[in-house]
Amino acid sequence: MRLRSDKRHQADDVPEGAPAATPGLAVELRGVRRQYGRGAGAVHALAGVDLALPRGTFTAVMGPSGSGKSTFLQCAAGLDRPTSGSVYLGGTEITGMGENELTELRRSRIGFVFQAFNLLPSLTVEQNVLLPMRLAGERQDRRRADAVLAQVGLADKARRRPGELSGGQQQRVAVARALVTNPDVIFADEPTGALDTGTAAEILGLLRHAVDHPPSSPLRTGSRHAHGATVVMVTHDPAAAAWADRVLFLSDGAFADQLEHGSAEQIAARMTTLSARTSRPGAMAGAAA
Ligand SMILES: Nc1ncnc2c1ncn2[C@@H]1O[C@H](COP(=O)(O)OP(=O)(O)OP(=O)(O)O)[C@@H](O)[C@H]1O
Repeated sequence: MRLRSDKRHQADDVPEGAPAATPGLAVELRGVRRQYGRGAGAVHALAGVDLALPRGTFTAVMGPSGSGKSTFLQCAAGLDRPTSGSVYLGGTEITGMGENELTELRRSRIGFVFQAFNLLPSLTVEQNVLLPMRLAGERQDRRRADAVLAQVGLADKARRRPGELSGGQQQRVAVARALVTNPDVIFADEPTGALDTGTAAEILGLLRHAVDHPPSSPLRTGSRHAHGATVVMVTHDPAAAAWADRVLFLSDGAFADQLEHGSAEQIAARMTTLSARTSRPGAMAGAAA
């Protein structure tokens, strides 16, 4: 738990003159740019993104192919470094952190759910769920692991290996693993991309439930646990995005539009409009800059 006691980046203890994180936000991006290459061939994958996501919210990010969704997720989750701008997670500025500190932060304060489940096949379901605690050097709390497994409906599968489970069940394990540390934010990258419609709805229902319901017996104190989970999900699927509170639409590396509590049909219509007016080459830089 070294990270939590390290106040260097905390909002309430920033050096004088340094910009502080906005209280109450799980994720904040300020002027985030990510450029690949230089000169005439440069690409502005993120062209100056500002974002403020309150704790306990479910946000979907959509956009045409090449609009910057993966780059956004990677920069917001500390997996990639912006060319410029600032990223704050749970009140902690992560831009400028060293690799070790970032790795520690990802393990203890971010949950990930990927399209391909990314479970370790040689570990049991329970051991997979305990993995973030193990990697973070924390006590492996089996009661907590069993509680989140029960939350995702897999109380009876704790001793199984991932290969013995269906795809939907494996993704439930991944959701349990993302929830187990009560992270500041869960980043989900096409979490239902490999699932059929019914199974996808079950997984999205679990994420929705985690957002709407604070942990009943939080093992850690602190205001961030008075809320349900915060989920940021990249998806191509309007039906998946419709589970979110808000859909943000990326176009040419910038947020171009948003929709609150939209239906799948409304979201699909917005995407069609966006795709029609998007021209990724417009993000080629040399041009603009
Ligand atoms: N490593 C890289 N080097 C150069 N250009 C890159 C790199 N990664 C991404 N890009 C470019 O940055 C832009 C945004 O890419 P990104 O992968 O973030 O888009 P995306 O919205 O996730 O696309 P998709 O939906 O097809 O996965 C694209 O023009 C892409 O070609």
